[in-house]
Amino acid sequence: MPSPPIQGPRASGGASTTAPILETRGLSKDFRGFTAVDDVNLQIQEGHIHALIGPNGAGKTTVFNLLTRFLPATRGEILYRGKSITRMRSHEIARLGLVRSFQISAVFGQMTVLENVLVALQRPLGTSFHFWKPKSSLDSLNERALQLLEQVGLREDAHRVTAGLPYGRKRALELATTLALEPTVMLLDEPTQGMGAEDVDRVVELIRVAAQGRTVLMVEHNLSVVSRLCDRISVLARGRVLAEGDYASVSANAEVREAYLGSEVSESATAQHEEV
Ligand SMILES: Nc1ncnc2c1ncn2[C@@H]1O[C@H](COP(=O)(O)OP(=O)(O)OP(=O)(O)O)[C@@H](O)[C@H]1O
Repeated sequence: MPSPPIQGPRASGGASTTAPILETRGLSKDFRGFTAVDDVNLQIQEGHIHALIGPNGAGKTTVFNLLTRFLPATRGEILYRGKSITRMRSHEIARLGLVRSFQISAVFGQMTVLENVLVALQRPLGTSFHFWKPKSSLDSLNERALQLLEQVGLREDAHRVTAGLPYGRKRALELATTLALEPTVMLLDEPTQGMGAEDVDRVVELIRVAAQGRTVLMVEHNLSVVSRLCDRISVLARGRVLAEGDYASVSANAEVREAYLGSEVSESATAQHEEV
């Protein structure tokens, strides 16, 4: 298959020999006898943007649910900085810095954009949204919230009611509320899903900025996004890891082409990539 021209995603894109920040060993999930995730061994290097791709039903979302303990694993281990987190609770995992982006439904529609970020900012402190806090503490939270909105290009929308935002901006807000938790490893579930080309480009840039100094694991169907952003890619098919590597090696893999809608990988990614 013709490989699209590869732009090195980031300076850290080369092979790394350091211990992974996040690792799975033999990770498996059975649903009433059906094995949705089957002996998955992932190694996510610190500082990388790592993509999990694969056809529909490959097990990507289930892997995310296992990593964040939304679901218990049937077999296998999950290690964060070399220590098992397999049996930890979701909130304990989040406290370690392994944070999944909030789904859009988790953004409070009737609140302003700024208020949503303020709520998120108070979560790591284990407090709720107290309006009666000392003014100095609220001022510093406000300042931080505005910085985060600036970072995702929503500064001008700070006082708008969230429900009225266009879709792409809601996703940007979701990113800001995730960043508010100061994640070490950020798990992004299809960050460009349902977006037009303009919003996609914007979100790619946002992720690039947000990923500085962090590790990102993302499920993403848009192969142009993957090729532009990701240092390493794991391809899942029928619950198993089929291939792993950078975009060039993965997209040249015959098994990947066959399992992962070969024509889509070769034609669509090439076409989209040429637009970059
Ligand atoms: N709670 C569940 N109970 C039973 N089967 C499930 C459950 N969750 C997922 N599955 C099955 O596990 C398989 C993997 O699903 P999963 O949603 O993880 O795939 P995916 O790669 O994220 O797919 P998509 O790209 O379509 O979102 C599918 O066959 C799905 O039907």
